[in-house]
Amino acid sequence: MGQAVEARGLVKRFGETTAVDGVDLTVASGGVHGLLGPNGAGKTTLLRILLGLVRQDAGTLRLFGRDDRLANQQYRLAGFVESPRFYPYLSAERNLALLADFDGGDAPHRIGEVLARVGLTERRRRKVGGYSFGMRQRLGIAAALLRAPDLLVLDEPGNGLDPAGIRDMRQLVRSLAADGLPVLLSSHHMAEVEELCDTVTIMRTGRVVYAGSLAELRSRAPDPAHQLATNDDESAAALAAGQPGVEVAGHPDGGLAVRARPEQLDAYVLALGRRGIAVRALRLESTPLESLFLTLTEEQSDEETEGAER
Ligand SMILES: Nc1ncnc2c1ncn2[C@@H]1O[C@H](COP(=O)(O)OP(=O)(O)OP(=O)(O)O)[C@@H](O)[C@H]1O
Repeated sequence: MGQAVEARGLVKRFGETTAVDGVDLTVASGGVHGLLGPNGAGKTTLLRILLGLVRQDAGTLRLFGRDDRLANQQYRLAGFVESPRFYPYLSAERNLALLADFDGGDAPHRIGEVLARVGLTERRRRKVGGYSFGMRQRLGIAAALLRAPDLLVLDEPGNGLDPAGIRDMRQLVRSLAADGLPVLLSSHHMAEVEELCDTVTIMRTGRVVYAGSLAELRSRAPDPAHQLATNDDESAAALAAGQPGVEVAGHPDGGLAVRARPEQLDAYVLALGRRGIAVRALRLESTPLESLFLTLTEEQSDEETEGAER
């Protein structure tokens, strides 16, 4: 299968800030690709470049194997950055009709279909001003689908949604991808990317620190981190020294920070009990992938960053 996106050496500067600093991005034309990074990593700017909303200062961009400008003219990519905007005093149907008239082609005939696709058929005649944030996000996806894109681009689609909204959004993304529409989405939650994506590009301060499959990322991940409180942390720390696969240090918030895989953690907890050391609290702080994400994206020297790059 060809690539949906092949970006090489993309650079975008805003005055003194280099928001995107030599980014390579490859997105396959199938599945869900996550663009992950903390706030300010440059994700939105990169998506804006892809959608043709801003022009890069340097670098090349090929969409579906073709020059970017030509591909954009054909609307092969559609989506939204930040929140989608609609006329609040018009219904969802009317908002989409305006967009469809603008886009032309067969878009006007597809309004009912795309509203059904995002689960808004019953509310299609209601004013968008009364919509919940989640419904507006879904209408944004409907607007993108009107263009029958070959790649759907979503900027932090889970942001600002309540748990039910997040669940609906994830289901929608999964079902669109299952129906053959590849999706590129940005997120700053490893858990979201882990649940939805097949491949991922991780960014930090405008640069790529990892690009590849989630499976490979998982194989590089450290053991999960926990916070442990006992009735005798000093003895608990001393006991850890003899436990295979258990790493213990002082936790900045009190108690102990413990890194271990589940089986090794079990053995350690049982050993604590045998020694008469009571466990008062044991809390999973970050999954292996979350730990790796933090390691990759936290402040570190350039030399270390180079080491993490592929
Ligand atoms: N139009 C702009 N003018 C000036 N600076 C900008 C502009 N757009 C982005 N930046 C800066 O570029 C950097 C990257 O921002 P960007 O919004 O792309 O990051 P992000 O990863 O999407 O973060 P967030 O999750 O906070 O949206 C930030 O330092 C931001 O302040």
